[in-house]
Amino acid sequence: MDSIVIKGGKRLEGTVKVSGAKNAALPLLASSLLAEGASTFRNVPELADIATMGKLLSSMGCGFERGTGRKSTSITVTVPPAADLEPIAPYELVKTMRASVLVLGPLVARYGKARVSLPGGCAIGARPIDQHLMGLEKLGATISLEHGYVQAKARSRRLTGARINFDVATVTGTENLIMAAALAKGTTVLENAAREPEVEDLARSLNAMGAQIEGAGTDRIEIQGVDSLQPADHDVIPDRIEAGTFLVAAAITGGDVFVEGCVPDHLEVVIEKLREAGALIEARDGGVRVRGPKRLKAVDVKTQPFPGFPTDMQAQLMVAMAVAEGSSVVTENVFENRYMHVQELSRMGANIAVDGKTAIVKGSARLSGAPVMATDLRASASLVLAGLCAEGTTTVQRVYHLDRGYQRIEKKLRALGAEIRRVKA
Ligand SMILES: CC(=O)N[C@H]1[C@@H](OP(=O)(O)OP(=O)(O)OC[C@H]2O[C@@H](n3ccc(=O)[nH]c3=O)[C@H](O)[C@@H]2O)O[C@H](CO)[C@@H](O)[C@@H]1O
Ligand SMILES: C=C(OP(=O)(O)O)C(=O)O
Repeated sequence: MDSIVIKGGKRLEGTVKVSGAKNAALPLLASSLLAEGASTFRNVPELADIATMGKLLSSMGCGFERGTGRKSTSITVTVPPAADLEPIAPYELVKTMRASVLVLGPLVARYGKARVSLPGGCAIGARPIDQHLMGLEKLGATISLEHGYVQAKARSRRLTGARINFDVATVTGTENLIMAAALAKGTTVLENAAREPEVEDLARSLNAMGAQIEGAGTDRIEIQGVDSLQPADHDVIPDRIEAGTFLVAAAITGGDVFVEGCVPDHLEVVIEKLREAGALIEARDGGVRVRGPKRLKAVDVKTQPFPGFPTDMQAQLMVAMAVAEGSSVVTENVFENRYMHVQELSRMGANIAVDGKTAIVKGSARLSGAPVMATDLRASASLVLAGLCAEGTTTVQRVYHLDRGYQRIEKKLRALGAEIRRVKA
């Protein structure tokens, strides 16, 4: 297994370009199942999760091709006629990527049935999909759970619009139901819907395919079902979590970095928190410039669904707090077990005490490099960040977690002046 080796203490400087958003690209690729023919998406990041979605769509009978040219960011998904598609998402693929569940909505809507492995829990929490299933049942699907699989079947030829009130605002749940409702008969209203920019991006692409979706980006989304959709042709939004990770990298190294492609509106609370901590942040044409102070100040953070502070940035912000002046309280409200980075950060000298959903972080003047490993994506990113500002050498193992969500992070950080390299296994 590859590892990343970092010699800490370098100030980051220069421009880094944000890749397309993993969490926008995954539902978009799944949405191609809603229309026969070739859908094209540009600005798709090169990530392990995208490759997994490719394997999943291919296993169902779709074509999945990256554009030619070394730097091509486009992917074309070619969806065969309904009779030639196998609406099954096998355990072997779903277990490597929970977002595979995003094929459920489109499959039931267009093919009338689906067999999708239950994703199960993962390192950060139980992550049930009860809200996805509740919504599909309301739209007229019969759901049964057999041998670890969700078996979904539309009761009539088409799903039927309904009013769906989510108990929790779920991102992939909202996306699954928007896609299912896009081809249902009549009107669907989603209440307490997720407001994340990735949901909006999906709705934008679906509307260009001929769907009638209003209100994406708010907690009430109204979908007027249509008979059929055209294939998609869409540019994926920039990855706000990758962008946020670079903002923190610059802030903790006293750096001066222009994060090209960072959309300030997608990161408002993260930018606010980093400013409160003493970083200078300016929105500029086409991105955001961040300058780190000599030492950051402690700030408290509570994760919330968008537009609140994203849970996917909690581990990275915690590193900033671990080296800040003063004590901060970090509260994780979205997932019940998202502090796996804490033990590893402690091995690097961080002073963090976790009690339930709260972590008290007492800032240390320095961290010290160590061999570390993490069991999830953002925890791994936080260890890379810690390595950037630690004294000595940090080796981050199990890099496959990072490769799920960061396109060549070591290359991008090296271009900013970090001493970082990948060691191939
Ligand atoms: C591929 C993708 O986009 N992943 C993101 C998506 O995950 P994902 O869509 O899986 O996360 P959700 O928004 O669904 O989860 C939010 C909360 O709702 C709970 N829940 C969710 C669904 C359900 O049916 N029942 C239920 O109880 C979850 O356990 C969690 O506590 O949003 C998360 C929250 O911003 C991010 O961390 C992930 O990076
Ligand atoms: C938790 C994440 O992803 P996923 O939902 O794919 O596990 C993430 O992107 O931080």
